[in-house]
Amino acid sequence: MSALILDGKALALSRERQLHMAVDKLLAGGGIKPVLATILVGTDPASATYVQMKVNDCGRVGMGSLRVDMPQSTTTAELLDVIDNLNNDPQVCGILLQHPVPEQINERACFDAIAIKKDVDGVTTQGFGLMAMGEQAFGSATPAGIMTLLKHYDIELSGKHAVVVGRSPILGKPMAAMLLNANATVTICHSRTVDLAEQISRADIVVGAVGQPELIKADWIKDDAVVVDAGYHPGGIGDIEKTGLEDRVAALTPVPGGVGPMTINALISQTLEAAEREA
Ligand SMILES: Nc1nc2c(c(=O)[nH]1)N[C@@H](CN(C=O)c1ccc(C(=O)N[C@@H](CCC(=O)O)C(=O)O)cc1)CN2
Repeated sequence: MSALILDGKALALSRERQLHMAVDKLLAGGGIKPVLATILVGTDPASATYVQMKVNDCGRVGMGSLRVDMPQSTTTAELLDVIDNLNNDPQVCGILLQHPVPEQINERACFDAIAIKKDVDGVTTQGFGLMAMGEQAFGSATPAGIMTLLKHYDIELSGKHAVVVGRSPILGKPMAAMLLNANATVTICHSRTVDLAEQISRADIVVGAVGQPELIKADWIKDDAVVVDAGYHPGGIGDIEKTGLEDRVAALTPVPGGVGPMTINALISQTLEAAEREA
């Protein structure tokens, strides 16, 4: 058996074309141009690359972007001030604060300062709570992108046992809530789970969201499982070791070209939705 490859790159590309048409329709109907404000604090090269990818994506679908780049020495108060200005800017539909921020900044306070209607990256506590309760809110971009990918490939979630490895506020926790809302039975594991191999061996769906290169070993994963890797490490390595998996699992996301492109696509798509609500 050869695994179904969950091709996030191809899906994101085809959804970009649909997004461009939707943006044109919104503008033709007199709606406001969707504008995403991006905030990058500091000099981390990977973060700078991801922000540039988001800005490029906005351009490709006919949306606007407003870039705010702040120095490494930025304080929480300075960042809160910028967020407040963007919250009150009627031209800005969505706000993205790139994670991680330098350690002197209270990241949670800054995420939570983003107005809920502009939280298109799904990072606020309020947005998380609403989403977890099954209420309307923008989902955190990476898990929202994963859900879109799984839906596109008709991956059955209801009644399946999903094991999410990772418990971060913007990835593991919202991923678990979204899978639970889709009627999966969810186990959350993390770097201190003592019987990780055993937990994973029971999973129908494995989500690697722990941020450690190949922490999850291929031989822990059962035949016919669905394997979703949300890790990106240098050299095209994810959180899940892939050796031999392609021949025995049901489906698998590649790294690169799987979850990453769907993360940005979810952010862009939610920015359009925010603009449509303003229309
Ligand atoms: N505020 C946020 N910060 C961060 C998020 C997020 O969703 N919101 N996610 C990650 C990083 N990230 C987006 O910000 C991201 C990472 C990777 C990719 C991606 O498309 N990767 C490509 C490979 C790219 C390369 O060649 O370097 C792939 O997997 O195919 C997109 C977005 C942390 N911060």
